[in-house]
Amino acid sequence: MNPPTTSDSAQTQSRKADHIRICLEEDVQFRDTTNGLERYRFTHSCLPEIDRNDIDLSATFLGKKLNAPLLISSMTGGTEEAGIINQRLAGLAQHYKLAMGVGSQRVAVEKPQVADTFAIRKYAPDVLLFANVGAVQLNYKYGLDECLRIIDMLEADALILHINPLQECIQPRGDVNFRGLLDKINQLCSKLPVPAIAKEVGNGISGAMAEKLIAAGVQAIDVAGAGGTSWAKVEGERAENAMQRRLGRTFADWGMPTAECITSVRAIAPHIPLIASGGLRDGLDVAKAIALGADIAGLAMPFLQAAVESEAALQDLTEVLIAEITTVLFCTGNANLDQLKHSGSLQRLQ
Ligand SMILES: NC(=O)C1=CN([C@@H]2O[C@H](COP(=O)(O)OP(=O)(O)OC[C@H]3O[C@@H](n4cnc5c(N)ncnc54)[C@H](OP(=O)(O)O)[C@@H]3O)[C@@H](O)[C@H]2O)C=CC1
Ligand SMILES: Cc1cc2nc3c(=O)[nH]c(=O)nc-3n(C[C@H](O)[C@H](O)[C@H](O)COP(=O)(O)O)c2cc1C
Ligand SMILES: C=C(C)CCOP(=O)(O)OP(=O)(O)O
Ligand SMILES: [Mg+2]
Repeated sequence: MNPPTTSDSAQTQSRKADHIRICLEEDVQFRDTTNGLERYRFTHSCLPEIDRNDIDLSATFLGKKLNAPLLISSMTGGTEEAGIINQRLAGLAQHYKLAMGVGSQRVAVEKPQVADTFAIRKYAPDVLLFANVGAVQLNYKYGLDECLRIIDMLEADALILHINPLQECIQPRGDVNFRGLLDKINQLCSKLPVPAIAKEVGNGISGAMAEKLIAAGVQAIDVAGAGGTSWAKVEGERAENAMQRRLGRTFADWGMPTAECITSVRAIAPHIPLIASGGLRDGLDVAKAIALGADIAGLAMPFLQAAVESEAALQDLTEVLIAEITTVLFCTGNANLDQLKHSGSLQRLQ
């Protein structure tokens, strides 16, 4: 493949800086579309018959054990600030044995000097780590070689293929040729040395789409549904003309709520490793997502906000999430996540 031009790689790199800045400074959360979990409530157990101190939050995902069912969702890399954020997040993931993803590594393929901002394995030797690239890049000259480089960069346990058609529609000079991607994903998956995970970016994966992706060889799904960070709004904030700004506004609330994605993917694939994400903001959201059928739950924005504050803020956030999930298990009388999933404790409200 021809090396990208300097201006291509400079644009990609400055987009990475924009994404962090806009997420931290602007209101880019969905407004009217929620994650859908508010439509569910746990049945309270006034006699749990367990000791809260015996509750076990561990989960196994793609063969690796986590101490809590939490994923630090794919976010960043490619700038100096992003490298510091990744290092902090990786240290947190190692300390608590959480899973972690890095942001899209396209920037490091275009500009190899920034590869070390993604090289977090040294900070997180025991962690389930996910590499990341846009599936659409398979239509823009990327193939197995680039994916292998991306995986090697962090000695990743799996490769996330992010799928973001709406975001690319609004992004200035976005990559919008999504033709024939399923076939290319299929060919790639048959040659990859690690599992591929299909992930949206906040607009959701339906059961019908998950079925196609699984048939194409992806070994896990991250629904990344609507209700949290709106990438239409983020790109709207980066608009270079009235059309892009208008699209950002019109589609600010577009997508399938995370709760609907989880139930519809679980209905067609009872055993696929399943990540819930998109608008999960506390441990109660996480516990509901797991009771609905997810194996682990990912949060992006809350970890970003804490990461730019301090390592202590990251630890505080994680301690709170763990305490909230533990409290749900205790007050529903479940000693571990497997019991929670099969307890029938979660009720859909009318
Ligand atoms: N759909 C969206 O996401 C929009 C977001 N914005 C953002 O709001 C900020 C201020 O906007 P400005 O144009 O100065 O004037 P206003 O804040 O007065 O908003 C103008 C229009 O946008 C709607 N709006 C404002 N905030 C949001 C939001 N968070 N989500 C969805 N719709 C919203 C308002 O609807 P209501 O009166 O019902 O609150 C109103 O109709 C900017 O950052 C802008 O990008 C602006 C317009 C639309
Ligand atoms: C600053 C930032 C950068 C992101 N970059 C990526 C990315 O490169 N690749 C990706 O798959 N998702 C990326 N995401 C999307 C998140 O992984 C997640 O799917 C989305 O933000 C919804 O989750 P949330 O509501 O918890 O933020 C990014 C999110 C943030 C906040
Ligand atoms: C930020 C999110 C949610 C996904 C990736 O966005 P980009 O479109 O900027 O990623 P690359 O093209 O650099 O892979
Ligand atoms: Mg892209």
